[in-house]
Amino acid sequence: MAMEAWFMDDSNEHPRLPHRLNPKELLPLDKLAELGVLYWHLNPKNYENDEELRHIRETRGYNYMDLIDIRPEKLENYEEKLKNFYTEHIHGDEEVRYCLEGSGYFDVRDKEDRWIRIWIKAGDLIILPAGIYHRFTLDTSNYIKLMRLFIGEPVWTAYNRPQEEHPARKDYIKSLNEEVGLQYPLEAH
Ligand SMILES: CSCCC(=O)C(=O)O
Ligand SMILES: [Fe+2]
Repeated sequence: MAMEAWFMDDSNEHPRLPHRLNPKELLPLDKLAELGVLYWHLNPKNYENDEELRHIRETRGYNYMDLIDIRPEKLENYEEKLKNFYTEHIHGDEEVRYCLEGSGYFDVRDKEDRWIRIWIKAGDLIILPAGIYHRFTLDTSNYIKLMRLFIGEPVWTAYNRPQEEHPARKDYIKSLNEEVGLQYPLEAH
């Protein structure tokens, strides 16, 4: 099953519920590519010997790897970490996550600043570009095991919104404008 993504409603309650704006409407995944969000589906049972994963890591330079188990018994400062994950932020580098077990939601902002909710399940590998506003929450399964990949020494620093002057944010906006040949943020008329 391909990863699902949809526009979110504007309720701030119960983040772990799906919050689909239009219950039957999924976002075509090429809309995510336009935002610089990349995606692969791999076999999560084979992550230790997966040629495709090895190829992705090699071609993109992901020499760092660790696993993170998001459940209260396994993650130190669970509540605080989850609170920070769900606070809208950017990073100076890509965020690369491969779901090995469980599931969860990565929310990203589109070009019009709407939330897109991306449902990650076992086998989904996702790359969020540096500078994209995003957040993460568990879903009602309340559990996810993720592989984190990084180029070189990992930096997990989150810069909470607003970050319009952050170099990664500026580069990201520039990359969006180059791709679509439009000015963003769109000028108000
Ligand atoms: C634990 S991965 C998802 C949370 C996130 O956005 C982050 O780690 O920066
Ligand atoms: Fe993040």
